[in-house]
Amino acid sequence: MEARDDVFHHSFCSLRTQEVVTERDWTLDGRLSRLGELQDRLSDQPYSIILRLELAKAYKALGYPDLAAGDAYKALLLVDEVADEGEFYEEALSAARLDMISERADGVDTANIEARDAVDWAKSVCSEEAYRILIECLIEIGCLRSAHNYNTHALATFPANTQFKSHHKALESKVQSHFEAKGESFDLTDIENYPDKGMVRRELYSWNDHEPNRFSPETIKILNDEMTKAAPKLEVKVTNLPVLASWAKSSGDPEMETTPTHQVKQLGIFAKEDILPGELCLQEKSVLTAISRLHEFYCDACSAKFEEGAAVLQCDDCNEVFFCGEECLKLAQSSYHPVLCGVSFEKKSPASEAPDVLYALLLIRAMALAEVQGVHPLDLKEVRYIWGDYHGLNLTSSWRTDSQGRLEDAFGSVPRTLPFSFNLTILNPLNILLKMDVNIFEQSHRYDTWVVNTLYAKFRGTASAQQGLDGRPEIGAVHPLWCLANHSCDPNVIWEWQGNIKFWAREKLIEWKGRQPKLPDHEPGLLAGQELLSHYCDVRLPVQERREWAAGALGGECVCPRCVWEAAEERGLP
Ligand SMILES: C[S@@+](CC[C@H](N)C(=O)[O-])C[C@H]1O[C@@H](n2cnc3c(N)ncnc32)[C@H](O)[C@@H]1O
Repeated sequence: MEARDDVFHHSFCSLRTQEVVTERDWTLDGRLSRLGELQDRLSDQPYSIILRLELAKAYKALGYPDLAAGDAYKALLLVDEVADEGEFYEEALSAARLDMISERADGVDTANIEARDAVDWAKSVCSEEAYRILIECLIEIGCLRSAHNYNTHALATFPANTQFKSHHKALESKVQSHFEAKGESFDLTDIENYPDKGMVRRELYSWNDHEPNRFSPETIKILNDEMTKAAPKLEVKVTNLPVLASWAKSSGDPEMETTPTHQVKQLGIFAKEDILPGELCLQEKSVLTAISRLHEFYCDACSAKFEEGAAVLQCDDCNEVFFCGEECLKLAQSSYHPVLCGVSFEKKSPASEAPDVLYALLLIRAMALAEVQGVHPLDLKEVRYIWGDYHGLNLTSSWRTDSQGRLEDAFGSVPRTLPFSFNLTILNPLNILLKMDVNIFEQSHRYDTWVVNTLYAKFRGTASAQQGLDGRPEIGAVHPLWCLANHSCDPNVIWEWQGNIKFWAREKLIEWKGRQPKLPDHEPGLLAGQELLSHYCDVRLPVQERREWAAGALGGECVCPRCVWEAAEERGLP
């Protein structure tokens, strides 16, 4: 999308929608209900630039600059549609005429607004406002390279705009502080090296009505119907897990380090019957997979690595994806491939971004699954019930404004743990959707930025990845049953992922000196009722390294009995 350098002759009044703070706008509930009203209007006015701008402001006022950036960017896309006579020109132009009327108080009707007027209005007033919001939000998140690029466009188009001039200075000083803080030398003209990632709120959005009650009997039944097919001797149950302290030993008190204070309700996998040592107890196949490179060596559907000399099938239309057999080929054609057939997308990335790219590929697969099956991506069976690791805080107390109703920080003081990049959360998904022939304006309810964030939150909490020989992730997958297993550094199963993912009861338990001989976990195999415990890290490592490795997936420091005992032993405690 390119902004134009035209000079505008018409002088339009600024938008009426601009920041008019009312009593209602001060409260969280007031802002949420305002947002809800705007979201409800989207199905009737998907092409309205003003509605996108209002949505962006409503998200911003709630402390979601990431979601605001998504709608501000869509507003810019709509301006382009009107200005460049794009694919949605007719729809966007007629919406712009209506928008213009709603912004003017002189009672003109659409018939009296020339197309040229609407185009000029969109290109001037709307475009300037959309740039303003987008750039401010990107700066707040820390996507400084994207902010810089948009600010450069904005300054070229609106050279007199003082806000864009001051953003330019602010951006340079932020980039400077970024590199100085890291003790690195930098060159302000080297835009490609500007930081372009930040953290945003990882949240179960209050308007997300796709998230099930994961603990309800209905959910547990649905999960167990699936579990029975993959693992006849296992079942899903609600369990309590310790809330884990962050990896940093903030208290400095070694006694405190391993003492979880609270428990949290979560799901886990349990044996329904005794399972013998060495017995295969779960076998699960998923097509929510991603291959980031060497795709000719992996099955596009299940991600199994091809055996040397094995017969491999391919899609006869695009000849670009390969399958381990007829079953996977059919599964791909019936569940996701038709909308991706022939669609090319960039998979190359710097090593530091390789894991993020793998999540982005999972996102693309989820969008394709949703399109082919005609369901909302958050309702996919591979996605709906999985753990999102949302912050779980009550916004009534954690979301904060000052006495003037201004957010204490751009995120309303709510913690941020979800990585965000403009490219992977907004730009790339929208580009792929367009290539998939999805109408990104009419389908906002399915593919809005909050949906993308929710999918990423779920994938980051549950996806597994396999690395290539150089240590870079090569394939990723979400197995919705397998990922319900909790972690222990003294696991009772081993797992293997080669297309299908499998759990076997361990034949030999890990040897560690503190094991309690009388507990059921003393012997290999699982007794009926015992929790299946997987492992998220290499359990052969010493305690500190295990804890560091598992901390990301666990959300804190592991306090399994083995870790607690070994950490105490290291500190010389009895
Ligand atoms: C892949 S999920 C496991 C299934 C999850 N319990 C659920 O309800 O779907 C990983 C999350 O489970 C929790 N978890 C797993 N093992 C744990 C453990 N040993 N102690 C505390 N929390 C654990 C953590 O919150 C972690 O982020």
